[in-house]
Amino acid sequence: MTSTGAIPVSVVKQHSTPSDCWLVVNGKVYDLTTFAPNHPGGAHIIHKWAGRDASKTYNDFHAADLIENELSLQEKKGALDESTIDKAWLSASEDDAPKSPQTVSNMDQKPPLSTLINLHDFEQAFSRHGSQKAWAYIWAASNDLTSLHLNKTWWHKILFRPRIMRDVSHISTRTTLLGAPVTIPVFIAPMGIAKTAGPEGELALGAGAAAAGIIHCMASTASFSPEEMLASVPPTYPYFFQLYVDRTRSKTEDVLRRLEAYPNVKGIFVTVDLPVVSKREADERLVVSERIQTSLEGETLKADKKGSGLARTTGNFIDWRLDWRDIPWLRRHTTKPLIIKGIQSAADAKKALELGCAGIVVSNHGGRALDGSPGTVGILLELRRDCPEIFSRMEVFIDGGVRRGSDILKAVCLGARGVGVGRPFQCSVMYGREGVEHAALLLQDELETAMRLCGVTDLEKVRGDMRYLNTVELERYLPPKPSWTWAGWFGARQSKL
Ligand SMILES: Cc1cc2nc3c(=O)[nH]c(=O)nc-3n(C[C@H](O)[C@H](O)[C@H](O)COP(=O)(O)O)c2cc1C
Repeated sequence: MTSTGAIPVSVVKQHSTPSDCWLVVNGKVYDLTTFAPNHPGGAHIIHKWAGRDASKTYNDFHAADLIENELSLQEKKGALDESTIDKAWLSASEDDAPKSPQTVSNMDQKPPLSTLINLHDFEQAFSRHGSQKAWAYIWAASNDLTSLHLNKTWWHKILFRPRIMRDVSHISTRTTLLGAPVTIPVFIAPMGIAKTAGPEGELALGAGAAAAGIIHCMASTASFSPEEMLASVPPTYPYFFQLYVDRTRSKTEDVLRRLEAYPNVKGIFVTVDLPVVSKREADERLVVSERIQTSLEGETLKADKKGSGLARTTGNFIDWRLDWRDIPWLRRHTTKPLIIKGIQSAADAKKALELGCAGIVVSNHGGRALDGSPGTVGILLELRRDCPEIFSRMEVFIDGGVRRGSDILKAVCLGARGVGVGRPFQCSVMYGREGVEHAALLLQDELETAMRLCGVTDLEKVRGDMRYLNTVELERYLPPKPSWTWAGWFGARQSKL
């Protein structure tokens, strides 16, 4: 340490192993030994930079002050003594690994935004022009992709029953989500590290949502801090916040406390469908091959015997002990409405209502949680059948496979307050905030067209009006009514024995 208190590069270099891992980011020295195993992007990427300057790689994924907010005082070692920087340090800070083909994108050759005419086009453009690695992260779903597929195809199993000869010259798609006015009942579903999709990351999602009149739900694992994301919209513009409860509960309490200062944060969406990160094989295969390229000399690769398990380490910080008894604890730390994200049965929807939650999101994490869970619109239909009372007593949202304005109309006729849309918006970040706004406006145009063709003039007036729908085909996939279930049958039989 020099007389100024700054740390010379020679000292940083001494801490260059996974068990003693310092690195430099934007002129500051950090001890990441304890944090590395909990790093959502995997420990290997931090270990690769041990004893070196990691600013370039860090800034590709994260906002400048995220690391400052995340680490404790003891882990923040101080400023780097820049007078000690020499040629050897600078060349050690270059990314010496050969540029992996997985991380190369050709975003500058993407098709013009005006040629994208639906949400599928955004995903297709990203698959061709984003990096292989970012695309694998975005589209990946669990195991055999069953639920990913069901999310999409079950929307097609619901048909409309259009009414004709109605004056549809004036229509309204306006409504409110958790009291916040929106032009269409859509929010951008929370998605982690949006900087992987484009340099503006979540700031594009926030600003684009505000330009189009919809709401962005920021993720716990975002590239930016909540404060930076909130600055991307006008000060009173509504925002939602998605929460993963951290194993270190004080971290969760701290973020909830910080959000109290923002009246425009209209709800806390507590994600409950992912106590452990599932197997997302497209993602895992790339992580494995990248880890092989980036591993430190002498570090033994420890792929587990379950397939590889590396991507699953990304959710290490999520508290898998979370249960319904924690709702009062959350309540004590926030005054904002609580919305439970990841509801997949009528029984759990009722439980959320009983515990005073303001809303639920019917969601299976876009097919990224339990593979084999039903398509979400089927779950919404189950809720209509088995607990219709919840729709008037809390706000029911749905996400998973929503790609068309007509899907939004179906969701509202089933009783949903609004829908979340994920992957296409993450892909739209490749076009910055204009891309995000463009995607939202495409949905608005499709919704208006579907309403006119269906004879609906005011979305508010058809919420829960199933006369506009034919759900017969989807009903085949619903679980038996609670009055008769195998579980009940076994229960009754056992009590006789
Ligand atoms: C790239 C990506 C990252 C995600 N990250 C999160 C997250 O951090 N927290 C969360 O609650 N859900 C997360 N999700 C799930 C979404 O919020 C949402 O449930 C899902 O994407 C909806 O399905 P869709 O992509 O078919 O629209 C993520 C989804 C994707 C595609």
